[in-house]
Amino acid sequence: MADTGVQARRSAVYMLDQILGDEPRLMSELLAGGVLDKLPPDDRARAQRLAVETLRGLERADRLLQKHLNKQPPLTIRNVLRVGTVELCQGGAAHGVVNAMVNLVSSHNKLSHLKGLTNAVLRKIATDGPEAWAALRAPRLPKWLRGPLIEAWGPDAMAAMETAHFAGAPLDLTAKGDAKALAALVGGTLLETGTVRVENAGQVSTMPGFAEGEWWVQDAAAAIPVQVLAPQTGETVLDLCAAPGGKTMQLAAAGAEVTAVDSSVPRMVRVKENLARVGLTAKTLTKDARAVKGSFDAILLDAPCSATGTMRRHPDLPYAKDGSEFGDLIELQGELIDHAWTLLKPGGRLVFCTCSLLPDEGEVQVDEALERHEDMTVDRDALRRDGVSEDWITSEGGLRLRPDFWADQGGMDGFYIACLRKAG
Ligand SMILES: C[S@@+](CC[C@H](N)C(=O)[O-])C[C@H]1O[C@@H](n2cnc3c(N)ncnc32)[C@H](O)[C@@H]1O
Repeated sequence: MADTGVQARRSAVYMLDQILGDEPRLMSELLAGGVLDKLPPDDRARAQRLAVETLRGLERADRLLQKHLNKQPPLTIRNVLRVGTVELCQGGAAHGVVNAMVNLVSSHNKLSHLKGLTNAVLRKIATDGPEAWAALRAPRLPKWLRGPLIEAWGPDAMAAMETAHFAGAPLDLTAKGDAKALAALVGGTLLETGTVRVENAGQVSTMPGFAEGEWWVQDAAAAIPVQVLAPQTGETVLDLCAAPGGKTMQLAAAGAEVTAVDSSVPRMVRVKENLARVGLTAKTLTKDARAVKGSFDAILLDAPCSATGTMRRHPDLPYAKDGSEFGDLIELQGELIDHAWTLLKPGGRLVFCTCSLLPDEGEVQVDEALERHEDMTVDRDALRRDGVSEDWITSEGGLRLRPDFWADQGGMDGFYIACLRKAG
C-alpha cells in the first residue's frame, strides 16, 4: 500500500499539541525526549518539517480557518486543520492531504466523530485557500515579544524581521578547512563571511563530507563571534557556555588550545561527539562557568539567552515561551561577564555574544559592563571582517545582526557580538 503520510502528520499534530498546549514545550525538548524516534528517517524529517512550517504559517492558517468554523474545535482538531491548511496552501495535492487528515482523525480514540468536520473544512480550504493564503501578510509574532522588539527596532524593522521569520532559513555550514572546496563539494554558495550556504538541503548526515568530519552546521551569524575573536595558533582560549560546540570546533580548527565549559551534562556529551566526528580536540569541563578558575589569552562567552535571534529556525519559541524567564537570564549574563573578566590575562580579549534580538541581552549588557569595569574597553576594529557591514556596528561598539539582514541571500540569525579588551 502506498505511504499516505498519516504517521508523519500524526506526529506533527502531536508536537503542535504539546507546543501550543496549556503547558507549552519547546520542539527541541520534544525531540530530545524522543518524540519522533519510532518513525523511519523520512517520516521523522517530514513530521518535523510539517510542524515547523505550520508554526511559521500559524497566523495565516488560523485566518483562513476562522471563515469555515462556527466555534473552535478541540486543540488537536485545530492542529489537524492547521497542518492540512498549510500543506494545501503550499502546493500539497488536495486529495492526498484531505484523505490523510480525515484518516488521522478517524483513527483517534476520542475525536473520530469530527472526521466529517475535518473533511468539509479542508475541502473548502483546498478550493479557496491557496489564493487567499498568498494575499495574507507575513505572520506576526505574539504580542508579548512583538512589543519589546518594536520598541527596540521600530515597526518597519519588525515587519522585515517577520518577513524573514516566515521565509525560514537555509542550511549553513562551517568548513573545518577550505570553505571554497566545501562549497564545491556540497553544491553550496560561499558567503563573504566564509560560511557555505546550501538551499533545499536534504538529510544532513547523508551529505558529502559529513561522515568525514569536513564541516558542521552553523548559521552564518553564529560563525562570526569566533572570527571577531580571531584565535591564534597556540593561544589559550576559554570557550564558556560551549555546547553543542559549533564555536568550540571553530576555535580548535584555528589551532587554539581550547578549554570548553558548559554546565549541561547531556549537552557536553554532544560537544565531545561533535569534536570526535570532525577530529578536533579541546579540553572539556562540565561545570558552571562561574566556577571556572585559571588565566587565558582570550575568552569567548556565548551566554545563555532568550534565543530570540533564532526564531526563523525555531518558530516554536514565541509560542512555547512567554518571556517570564528572560529576567533571570539577563542577570546571569552580567554575572558571566564579570566572572569571565577575572579569568582574562591583561591585554586579553573577551568576545561576548548572544543569539538574541533584545538589547537587554546585548547592547545594554556591554554598556553596563563598561560601567562596572574600569579596565574594559570595546575593540571596534575587531568587528571589521569580510562581509560584515559598518552599518551593523552599534553606538557602544558591538555588532547587531538581525534576521532581515542579507534578505536577498537568505538572511541570517539575529545575534549580538562585542569584543572587550582588558587593559595591559
Ligand atoms: C547559546 S548556547 C551555547 C552555544 C555554543 N556556544 C555553540 O556555539 O554551539 C548556551 C549554553 O550555555 C549553557 N549554560 C547555561 N548556563 C550556564 C552556566 N551557568 N555555566 C555554563 N554553561 C551554561 C547551556 O547549557 C547552553 O549549552
